[in-house]
Amino acid sequence: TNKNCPVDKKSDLRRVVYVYSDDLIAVCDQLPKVQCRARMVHSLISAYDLSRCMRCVSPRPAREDEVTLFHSSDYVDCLKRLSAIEDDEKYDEEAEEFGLSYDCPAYPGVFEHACVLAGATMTAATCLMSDLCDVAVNWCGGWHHAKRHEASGFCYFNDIVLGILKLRQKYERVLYVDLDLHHGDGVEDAFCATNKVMTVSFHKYSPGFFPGTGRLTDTGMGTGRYYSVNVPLKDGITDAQFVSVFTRVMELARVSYAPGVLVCQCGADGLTGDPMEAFNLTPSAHSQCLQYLLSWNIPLLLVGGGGYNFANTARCWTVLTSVVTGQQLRSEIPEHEAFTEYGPDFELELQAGNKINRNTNEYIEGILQQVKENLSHVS
Ligand SMILES: CN(c1ccc(C(=O)NO)cc1)S(=O)(=O)c1ccc(-c2ccccn2)s1
Ligand SMILES: [Zn+2]
Repeated sequence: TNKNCPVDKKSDLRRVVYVYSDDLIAVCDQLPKVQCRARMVHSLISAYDLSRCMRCVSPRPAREDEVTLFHSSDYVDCLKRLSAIEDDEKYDEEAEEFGLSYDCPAYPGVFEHACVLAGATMTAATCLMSDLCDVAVNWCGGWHHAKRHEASGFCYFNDIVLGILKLRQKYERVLYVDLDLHHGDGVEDAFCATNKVMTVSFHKYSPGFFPGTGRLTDTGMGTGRYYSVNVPLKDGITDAQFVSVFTRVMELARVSYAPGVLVCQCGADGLTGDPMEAFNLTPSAHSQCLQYLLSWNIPLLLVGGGGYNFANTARCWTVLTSVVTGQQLRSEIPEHEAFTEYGPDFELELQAGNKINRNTNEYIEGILQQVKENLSHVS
């Protein structure tokens, strides 16, 4: 609750729901590619005392009949079957068909874990719909690659699609925006043939770079044509350039689509220092993008996503949490259980990366022209 939550004058008090439970953190921390990240994120948010400015809501796992609102029962049944196998030595060719191998290994209990992660974003959506809050946050969500019929890119169930389907029970038009370094292909695929959900993805697009989709000319199909927007970027983009292309594209989307609710995936693998080593972004870029979205004053659902430098991901999502709660944060990382992870500077801010920027202004202007052309068809 917002008691004893000092709000800095410039921002009105925004009602924020923070979806959290020890079980949710424990489950998220067992995901093979982001082990122990969720605990770091939550403990930094707590160290800055931000939880006192939010209403903390404990999530419930998604039921199987809710998960099959998007995923096929064949895929769900296979994940459930493999999840119950204790010895993960047994090779299973059916697993291959459903993407359950390599990047998405089926480990014991993975089915229950995937239901918890999906349920957390659905819980956030439900809070938003019941007018309990203006912003709902689930940093353990954002698994944007999961497809109807298969796991992909470390994602088992697509919590974002399930959350959007929930929001669609109340809102006529949902606008999804994806800040992750990678194309939000699973969410785009789910809604590529409908105009009830507009998806906008900003991502690195380069030969051989995962998942390989998200071209500028991919705009959706049928009644969904022009309602999928892709902004393919190259290595080395800076904060200023990212914020500029983001605000210009999102303004075009807002004016043409006039959404009733916003869903934003805040993947942090585009930050400088991430093992993906692609963009030169700092949390300041995401913070400015979020402040722009908040200026729309429509309900907002925030979820996490990628981010493999865990200290930098925790820095980013803590900054974003402070933006929605209207708190100023001091630069010194507070003493807390993971303090040593924030060396050698122990500061909240990151220095921008200095990779060569392959995004010329001409390239960016060309993207904006094409996006403008595409969105001129959206009524
Ligand atoms: C499966 N891949 C994905 C999928 C999804 C993501 C992601 O973050 N999506 O948002 C990243 C990589 S992948 O083939 O590019 C990689 C697997 C492992 C990778 C890796 C591992 C360590 C350091 C750098 N890269 S990249
Ligand atoms: Zn990513």
